[in-house]
Amino acid sequence: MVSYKELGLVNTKELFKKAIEGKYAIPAFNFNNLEQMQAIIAACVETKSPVILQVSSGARKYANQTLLRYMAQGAVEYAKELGYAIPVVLHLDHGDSFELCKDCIDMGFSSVMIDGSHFPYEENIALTKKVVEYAHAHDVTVEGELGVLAGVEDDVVAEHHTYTQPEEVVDFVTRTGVDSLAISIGTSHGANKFTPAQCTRDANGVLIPPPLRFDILEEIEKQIPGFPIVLHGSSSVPQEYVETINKFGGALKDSIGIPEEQLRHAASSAVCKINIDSDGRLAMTAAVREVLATKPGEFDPRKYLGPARDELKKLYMHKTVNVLGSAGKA
Ligand SMILES: O=C(CO)COP(=O)(O)O
Ligand SMILES: O=C[C@H](O)COP(=O)(O)O
Ligand SMILES: [Zn+2]
Ligand SMILES: [Zn+2]
Repeated sequence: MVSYKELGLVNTKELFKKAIEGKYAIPAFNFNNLEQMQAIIAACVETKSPVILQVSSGARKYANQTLLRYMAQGAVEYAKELGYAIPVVLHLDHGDSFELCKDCIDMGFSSVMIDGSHFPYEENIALTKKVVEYAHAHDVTVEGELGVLAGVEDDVVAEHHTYTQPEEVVDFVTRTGVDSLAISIGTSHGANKFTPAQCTRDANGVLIPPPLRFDILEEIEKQIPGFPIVLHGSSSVPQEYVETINKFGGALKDSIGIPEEQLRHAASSAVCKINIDSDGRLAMTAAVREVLATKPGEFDPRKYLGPARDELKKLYMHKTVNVLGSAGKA
């Protein structure tokens, strides 16, 4: 049993309070390997942004939970070495059981998500409450979820969005005691958030997806004023990455994300954590494909993972400075 405090990590409490007051959102970036972690920390140090390092169940399986935990501990030191001690949260993304959340808390995570949104309402409440009781005894913060995002999530496929029902949120947050609430207002995971048929085209033929349901967000904010809201599935799917990937041998189709303007709007509301993973995957894949295609003689992983890391850092700096508004808040 190790407390996150011994590792130099922080929970989300203060960060969310300041983010709501200051009308910005904290970036929650997923990491699975060294290069991703380096890019996240380098970008957030350079732009002086607080950061949430997210670990999914898939990441734990891929990279080993212990290694990831030590990497997060190393990230705190790495930031200082780069010249600025930013607040770092180590967060479990989409925890699906009490045992998994407990495991993470016991090994030094400072924040966990328990995603009971796929269960019937009362089961979601009971599971979330159980995690909150254990987490709060260790000063760890908890994110719960109401509403289901369309698409694949936690190995469950939902054909349609089930939007969060504003009339449920007061009951859910008071009975569970969660510190933040993930909601469903039209975002989804992955790089194919909308089909072209759901979009309109602007004068240049660029596909414009339907807007997020900000009316639902506003209704939720009225019900629980000042309560921290989380947006999953918030990648924007930059078309330049999709084009580079496809130019150098990829076959991504109908890749459409959430326009940045809408994320800026969300960040200025009670949304104080914005989850981004797919954009980072696209940035790395574009860079790796370009190197492998244009320099066929290269076989040193540093020669393609290095440029991938550089591109990722650039992307994350853009997010903190131009989209989430978290730059300068650390
Ligand atoms: O919500 C996410 C992680 O929990 C990531 O969402 P994206 O797939 O839109 O990056
Ligand atoms: O919520 C999904 C995140 O992007 C993590 O994805 P993953 O489960 O493939 O690691
Ligand atoms: Zn969910
Ligand atoms: Zn998610």
